[in-house]
Amino acid sequence: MKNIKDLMEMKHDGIKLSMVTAYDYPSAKQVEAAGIDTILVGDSLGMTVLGYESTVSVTLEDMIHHARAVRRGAPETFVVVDMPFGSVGASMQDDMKNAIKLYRTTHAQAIKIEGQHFELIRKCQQIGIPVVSHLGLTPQSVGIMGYSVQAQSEETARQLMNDAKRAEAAGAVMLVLEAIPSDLAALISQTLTIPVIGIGAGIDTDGQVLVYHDVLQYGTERKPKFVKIYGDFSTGVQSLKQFHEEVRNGQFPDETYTYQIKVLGEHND
Ligand SMILES: Nc1nc(=O)c2c([nH]1)NC[C@@H]1CN(c3ccc(C(=O)N[C@@H](CCC(=O)O)C(=O)O)cc3)CN21
Ligand SMILES: CC(C)C(=O)C(=O)O
Ligand SMILES: [Mg+2]
Repeated sequence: MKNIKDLMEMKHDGIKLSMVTAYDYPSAKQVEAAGIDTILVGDSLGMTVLGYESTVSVTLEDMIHHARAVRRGAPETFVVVDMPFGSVGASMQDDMKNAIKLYRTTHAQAIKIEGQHFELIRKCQQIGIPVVSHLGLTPQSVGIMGYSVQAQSEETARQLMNDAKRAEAAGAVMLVLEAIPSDLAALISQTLTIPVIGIGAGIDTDGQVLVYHDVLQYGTERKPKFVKIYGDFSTGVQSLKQFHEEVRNGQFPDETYTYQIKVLGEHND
């Protein structure tokens, strides 16, 4: 399994990092089998798998339940798990309790925290929890920022650069930048020592992350501009329709899928 030092070296050597989300045993097995560098158990779980409107409904227990399944499916891959909405920001004591619980029970290699919680990042680092910082578009703040591109003015761009430096100084081991101008993401990636993983942040970051269901085209929802589709699992509906038809008209199951009485001396499959 890759460790943080390996990921740092990949940045140093100019080798781009791939990260894909996974939410359960089969998706984790697929992502590991594909040789993806790192897995993110994202709180996008809420929308892609649990059918919620946003990530705001996702609980710490949801994240733990799914991250444990991912761990079983991808025992050899570096796993990052999201701290969900409400598990961070109430008080330092509660935040730390939640961070420790998530890290300890999931056996992930790192936890990810949205937003400017630099003191929390520092405290986690001090007790040995690797933290990935997530800045730019932070979907847990959808009620305040919507899903709009961030840091497009000079002032907000400077602010983001400053936040990125503060995250690194606080001890973050990686940074995720979402939905920001590519030139700014490039500058931040050059400035920081830690790997910077982009989603909607252009080509010049140290790596890229996409959501599993977006890459493979599950569902028919409108996708953000930054999504490139590499597969087509939308054929699932067609396959299920065919099963339904074959049951209806008695085509399934035929002999191939059927057992017979065992006759002594004969071999039966
Ligand atoms: N399937 C999925 N993929 C994701 O990338 C994702 C989730 N779910 N759920 C959690 C968040 C929500 N995300 C989103 C959702 C929508 C946009 C979006 O529609 N953005 C507009 C930009 C609008 C503007 O110009 O400001 C776009 O058209 O891309 C972006 C990120 C990213 N995350
Ligand atoms: C979009 C990525 C970065 C994420 O945080 C998630 O999938 O939850
Ligand atoms: Mg997330």
